[in-house]
Amino acid sequence: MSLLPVEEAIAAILKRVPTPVGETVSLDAAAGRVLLEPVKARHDQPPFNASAMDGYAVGAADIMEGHSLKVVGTSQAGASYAGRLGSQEAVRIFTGAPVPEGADAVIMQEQALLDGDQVSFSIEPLPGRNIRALGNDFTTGQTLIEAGVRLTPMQIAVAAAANTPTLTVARRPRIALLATGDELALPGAALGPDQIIASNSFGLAPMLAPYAHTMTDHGIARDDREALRDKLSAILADAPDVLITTGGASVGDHDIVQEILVELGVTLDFWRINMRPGKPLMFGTIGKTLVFGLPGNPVSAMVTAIVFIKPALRHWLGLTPQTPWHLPLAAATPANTARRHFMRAQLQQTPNGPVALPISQTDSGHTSSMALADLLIVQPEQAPGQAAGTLVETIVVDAF
Ligand SMILES: Nc1nc2c(c(=O)[nH]1)N[C@H]1C(S)=C(S)[C@@H](COP(=O)(O)OP(=O)(O)OC[C@H]3O[C@@H](n4cnc5c(N)ncnc54)[C@H](O)[C@@H]3O)O[C@H]1N2
Ligand code: MOO
Repeated sequence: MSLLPVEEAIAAILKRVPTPVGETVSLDAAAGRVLLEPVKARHDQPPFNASAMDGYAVGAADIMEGHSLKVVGTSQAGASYAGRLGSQEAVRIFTGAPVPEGADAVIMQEQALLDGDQVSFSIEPLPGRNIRALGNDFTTGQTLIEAGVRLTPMQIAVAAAANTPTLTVARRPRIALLATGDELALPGAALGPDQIIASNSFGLAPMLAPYAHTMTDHGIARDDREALRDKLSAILADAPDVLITTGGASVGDHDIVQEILVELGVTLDFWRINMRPGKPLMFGTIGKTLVFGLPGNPVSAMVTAIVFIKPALRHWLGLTPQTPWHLPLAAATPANTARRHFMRAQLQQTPNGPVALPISQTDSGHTSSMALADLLIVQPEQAPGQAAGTLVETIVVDAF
């Protein structure tokens, strides 16, 4: 089987991703969710002309040097002055309170001198001074947050200000994870002579959980046909939206994951991508379940999850693809091979802005270098080496 180009693999996966389905959540459950229906204002904000300062509401035309105005009442937030301001009158007013009819400016109390019920001012205000006009923030029906964004705390606060108690967000997929391999032992185990600690699921679960309704780690399956079939068939019986396996994806005698998945009814869309690390990635579907078979090598598993699963999950939620960052290289890169290289790199801040420092380690089993990687430099197939300072395309590892 020839190696599939990365773009073709992504396109094949995206074709299998269902269209986003909405669900209603309350504001306190909306942070980090992807908005499916725009938030529109239900009222004008502010709903009345409001004072921006503590002071006196006046008619700007009434203010003349040496003259004073009579304070005829008070307007405070939640308890407005009911009457209309007459000529030569002022109303004591507080921040957020409705500006009484007849007033067109507010003078800060620091610029006022009160003497009994008379107040005089050290400035002559222009009309509109210190007044937040009705609807100046937003007006009824105005779109405040477009659909297709991942909601930030500030956006949720705006939705609340617009009197929207619930939001329509994208339903998230249920994701199941399974590690495979006879050699694997869980962290904390006393390692036998042929054993390796199973680390993949411990990175994949938190990487993908922010996209998931549930993220269920089904532990480790042995490289034994019957045991693996039982485990996979039990997981599939629950029809998760996404199943992710790691290990057993290559061509060795014990790499039986693909064979068992096909036996269980998975239709394979592709296997093996023209990339490094991550070549043996497989992808297929069974019913509504998307099945990703990631390579066992720890760097390959992480990189394929970043390059293929995260875009699939973004698409699932109705988000556009993540925008790559173009950053200058902090050091030269060597020439690439025929496979697209996702090169580990560190993000460094310099006085001239951020740069990408390539990590020279390319072994896909090398976990400690993975821990240093903030970025993956996308090095095209057959690309020549690049000099320091060259702008290169990068994927931010920890971005949503
Ligand atoms: N003859 C060939 N051999 C290999 C090829 C090939 O094309 N021809 N491809 C290589 C590439 S590229 C990769 S990547 C690996 C992937 O192999 P598998 O997906 O079958 O992975 P395993 O053999 O099960 O494991 C590889 C490696 O990773 C360790 N591992 C597995 N699972 C975990 C886990 N959950 N946590 C941590 N480490 C794990 C495992 O112990 C092995 O060391 O195949 C190459 N071989
Ligand atoms: O493609 Mo494998 O992921 O090089 O090690």
